[in-house]
Amino acid sequence: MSESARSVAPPPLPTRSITPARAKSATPLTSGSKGGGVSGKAEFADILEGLKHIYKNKIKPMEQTYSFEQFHSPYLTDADIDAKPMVLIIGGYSTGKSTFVKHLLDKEYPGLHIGPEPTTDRFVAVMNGAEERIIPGNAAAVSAEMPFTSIQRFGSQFLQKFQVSFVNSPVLENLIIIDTPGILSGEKQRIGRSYDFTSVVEWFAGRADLILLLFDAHKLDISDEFKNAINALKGNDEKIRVVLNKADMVTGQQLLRVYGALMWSLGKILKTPEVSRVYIGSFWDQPLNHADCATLLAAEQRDLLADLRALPRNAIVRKINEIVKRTRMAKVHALIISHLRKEMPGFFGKKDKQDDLITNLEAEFMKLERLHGLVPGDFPDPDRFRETLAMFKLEKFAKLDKKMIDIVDQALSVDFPKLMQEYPTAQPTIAAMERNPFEAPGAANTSGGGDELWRYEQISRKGYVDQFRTIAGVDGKASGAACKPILESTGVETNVLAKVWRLADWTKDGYLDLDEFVVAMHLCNVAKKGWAELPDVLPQTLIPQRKC
Ligand SMILES: Nc1ncnc2c1ncn2[C@@H]1O[C@H](COP(=O)(O)OP(=O)(O)OP(=O)(O)O)[C@@H](O)[C@H]1O
Repeated sequence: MSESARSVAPPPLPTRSITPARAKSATPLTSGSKGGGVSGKAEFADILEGLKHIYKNKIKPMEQTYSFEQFHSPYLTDADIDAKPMVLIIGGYSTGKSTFVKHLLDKEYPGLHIGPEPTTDRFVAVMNGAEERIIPGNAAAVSAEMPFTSIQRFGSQFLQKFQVSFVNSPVLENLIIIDTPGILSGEKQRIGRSYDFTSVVEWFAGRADLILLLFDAHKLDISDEFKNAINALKGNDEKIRVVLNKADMVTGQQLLRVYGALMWSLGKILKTPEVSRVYIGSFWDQPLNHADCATLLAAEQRDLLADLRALPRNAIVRKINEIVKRTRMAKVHALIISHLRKEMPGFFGKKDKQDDLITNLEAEFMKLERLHGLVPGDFPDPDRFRETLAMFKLEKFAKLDKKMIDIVDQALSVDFPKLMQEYPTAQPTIAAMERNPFEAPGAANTSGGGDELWRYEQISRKGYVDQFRTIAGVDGKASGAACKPILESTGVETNVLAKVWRLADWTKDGYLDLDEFVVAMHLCNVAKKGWAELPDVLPQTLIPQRKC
């Protein structure tokens, strides 16, 4: 282990020795999935219908006009939007992925292989079904009932290595679990796979609600191939959780070192300022090998299961966020495409101009950014975009359809925020609204800090708390990257959002804790509804008393 690995703060480990025997946990997820408030589909049916309607009528026409599919990702189907939350499990071979799935379900899924050598050679979508059966990849990919139609783009070689396994399990009532082939080291990974493994991982990661990266504490090995796979998760950082599995195969002292080494390596690969949550455990139904960390492992297992249990409840917010994110990208895409078309000459020198535009793509992006006030994060990677662009004749692209863009803007600023407000747990933010539906709360005095608009206790926090849970890290804080999609989905303009962030991050640490997040959402609501001008300085009364 390297020196720097040792400097990483370890997790607290109990020093007392605890009884090694561990009862086989009975269906770990179901106890909570019934009573723990996991919401069923019916509750959200209207929101999903609304989402489909907006996408089909307002967003998809723009995507089709500007060939979004060829540059980014396939059009969404109803099944994509309806899909249950997905948990993607990735890791080196024999890190215990399939055993982990078996442990969650408390039973085997059809086609499950567990063994010390590389066993699972395919991507398996484990779904709920009355009868246990396997649907091969080719059949699954043409079924409009399942969210896998766009997976056909990876070709028949891949489809032969994909299957859907149906198993009757209450855990799967609100989840789809994706078990994956273990990542091999060196040539075996590159030559052994007849399809583009990294792109497939990227596809699943984009659709997943949670990505579990499994490591073996007993045999920590992060190969270059594994690093490549982790790189394919870029843009999905907030979904990643790390599982340090088989933690009982080493002593508490060794575990400390392994944990340090893992954090050190991950810090170099993930390159995000915030550390992903790491769950340390032994996810199978055997007694612990070394029991000196039994309390820690039990607590970690509880936390991970709670995280999984919360998924269906939070999935709807995530779904809206994902589609808002996609819509913003599709709009930027439309502006790029129509701009390139406009730059092309009418008659002569088409080829030279096309080459010139493609070579200087970054400069064209900058022009558009300034012209339309766009956010750099919504632009595609220029190198990948260039590659695809070379397959087209720019003069054949569609012209800018202003009306179409206006419709999309309306979806972003009105329709999506409205859907967010229909989220069942969201409450009207200010109780006073109920008094006079025509008067903005605190309308008589919006800046003095003495009225209810600027009082923390007047904010109805419930809906915001649920949203915060979907993005908060283990330290109870959410990064700017994690908050961005939710704040954007309020429909508040970017320059106002910048002000919201400045006001709400009153600790100035670049993160929002729950109270700061509640205030940020409240300020967005105030701005959106036009109840008042946002103040330049946060009124002291918007900071909860206990923190003053
Ligand atoms: N928590 C655990 N502690 C100790 N050994 C375990 C644990 N979980 C699984 N194993 C063992 O590790 C080996 C690999 O397990 P499994 O096949 O589930 O891993 P995998 O990651 O799915 O492998 P592959 O990548 O080959 O599909 C098996 O021998 C299994 O019994």
